[in-house]
Formats: sequence, structure tokens, C-alpha cells
Amino acid sequence: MVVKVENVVKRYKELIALDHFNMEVREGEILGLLGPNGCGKTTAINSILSLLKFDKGEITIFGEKMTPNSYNIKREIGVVPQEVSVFENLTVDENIDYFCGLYINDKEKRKKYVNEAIEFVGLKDYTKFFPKKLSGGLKRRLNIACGIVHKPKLIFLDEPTVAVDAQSRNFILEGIKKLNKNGSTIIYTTHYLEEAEILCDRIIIMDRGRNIASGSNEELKNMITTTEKIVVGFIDTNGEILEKIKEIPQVLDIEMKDNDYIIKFESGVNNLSNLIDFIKQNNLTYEKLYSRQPTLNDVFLELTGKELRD
Ligand SMILES: Nc1ncnc2c1ncn2[C@@H]1O[C@H](COP(=O)(O)OP(=O)(O)OP(=O)(O)O)[C@@H](O)[C@H]1O
Repeated sequence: MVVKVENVVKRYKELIALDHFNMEVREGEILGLLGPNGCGKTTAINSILSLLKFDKGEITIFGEKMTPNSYNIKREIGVVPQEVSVFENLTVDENIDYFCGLYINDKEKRKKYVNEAIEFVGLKDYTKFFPKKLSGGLKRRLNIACGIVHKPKLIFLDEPTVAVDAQSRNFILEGIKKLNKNGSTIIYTTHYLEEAEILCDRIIIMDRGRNIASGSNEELKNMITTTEKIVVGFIDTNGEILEKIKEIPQVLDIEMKDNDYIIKFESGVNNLSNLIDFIKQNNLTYEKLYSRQPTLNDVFLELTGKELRD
């Protein structure tokens, strides 16, 4: 296990930001820490990194207890913080070189690593720019380069795509996949569930400072009873139809939204064809009909009773 967090409690005065929080990170994986704003993701990361003192619990990294003085462990870690943290009075390459120099003494190696990081984040044309001249997306890329330039084994990225344009966002996500392929274990915090779905091998869902569920995308979706929703916009309908739909096999529940019927089904392969048969048998007409497989938002909704989306 690369990281093990056991029963960590962190209080900010009366507020419990981490409430007996547990988490494990396995070597070579991209672990997503997913949860709404304020659920405690950054507090969890800062506690793991020993940047914050917590009240209770234990954290080990690479099998050793993590403390503020664990320099051997810290050398193997890369951190890309949520807020862009670079020096405004240094250029792009000077910034990256500064962060590299914190870990790498050998001059030649340092130069090579800096060039590789510049290449990696696509900032070759901007090396002599000062940060204030960079767009938000490019600044984020610089922030990433500073965090990963020393080729760490374990990388923490705290919401690296917040407020970036689509192009930089894709660039960043592809870059994270590449870092992982090159051997780094990644911990990625986000409140964007689509990102967690496409990027992460395993996901921990956080709410109110607790780990409420963990597993692969598939495993999480298998934890809930809703497996498929079919949305139908009937042209002509009446109240009787609602009762009849409930008799279709596997139907769990029906919800009305803006004249659409949202029909929730249990798992099964014939839900759509059963519904189409029903529509034909009852001579119904519709202007809209589509099936939607469950998302991580459905998982969050079923586990907590609230939406994960902003
Ligand atoms: N220094 C602090 N003092 C007091 N309360 C804090 C402090 N830092 C965070 N909190 C509170 O602790 C809770 C967890 O915050 P945290 O920043 O860890 O959440 P988060 O999931 O990372 O949220 P976001 O996605 O908005 O960054 C929130 O209620 C927040 O307001």
C-alpha cells in the first residue's frame, strides 16, 4: 500500500472537517477523491502531506509513518496544489528549475528534468514568460510542471482543472494518464464526476469528512439499486398509464419532470424493449425516448440523498 489513512479526525474549532476518515492508495493506480465542495478533500490531502496537524488517527506513506520531518518520503512526492503556487518574479523555466532544485542537486540531471517537464506540459513557447502573462490554463500547466519536475513516485493533484478552458483541461487529463503510465501513483481530487469516471482506476466518494464508498467506477455503480433510467416524453397520456407502467417487469419507480416520465429500472437487459412493447400494446405515441445508464451522481444521490453536481 502506498498510502494508508486510518481513522483521521481533523477539527477546525467546532467544525469536523475529517470525521474518522479512512483511505488506502495502491501502487500504480489513479485514485480519485471525489466529493462536493467543502467535504474535506483538501483537508485530507494536507493531512496526508503533514502540512496540517490532525487531531486523531494515523497516516503512513510507503509503509512509514508520515511526519512533517519525513524528508525521505517527501522527496518521492509531487504536489500540485489547488491554488496556483508559483513565483511571480520568476519566468516559466526559472520557476520549474527552482522547484526541481529542491530535490535534484546534479546540474545536468536538473537541466534535463526541467526540459522534460516543460515539454510535458507543452510550455516550450513560453519559457521566458512571467506567470502573469500566462492564461489561466497555461498557469495551471506551469503549476503542474513545478509539482512533477523531480519525477516523484506519488503525485497529488488537487482539482487541477478548476476554471481552465476545455483545451487545457484535456491536455491536463491526458498528461495525468501519461504520468501514471510512466509509473507514478496518482491521487486526484475533484468534484467533477465525469473526470473521475474517465480517469480513475478507483474512486473514493467523500461526504462530510467521511469515506462513504470506494471502488472502481463499475463497483460503485453496482452498489446502488437504480441501474437504468428510461426517459419518455409521451405526446398523449393519462393517469392510468402511470399505474400500468409500474407493472412492466423491473420497474422500481417513476418520476415526472417537465412532462417527461423518468422510469427507474432494476438491472436487466430487456428494459428498453419491454417498454417499447408496452408502448405499442397501448397505442401510445411519444416524441422522446432514451435510456440513461447510472452515473456517479446517481451513486452519490442514493448514498447521501443529495446531488453531487454543483
Ligand atoms: N483553515 C480553515 N479554518 C476553518 N475551516 C476550514 C479551514 N479550511 C477548511 N475549512 C472548512 O473545512 C471543511 C472542509 O474543507 P476542504 O477545503 O477540506 O474541502 P474540499 O472538499 O477540499 O472543498 P473544495 O472543493 O471547496 O476545495 C469546509 O467546511 C471548510 O469550510
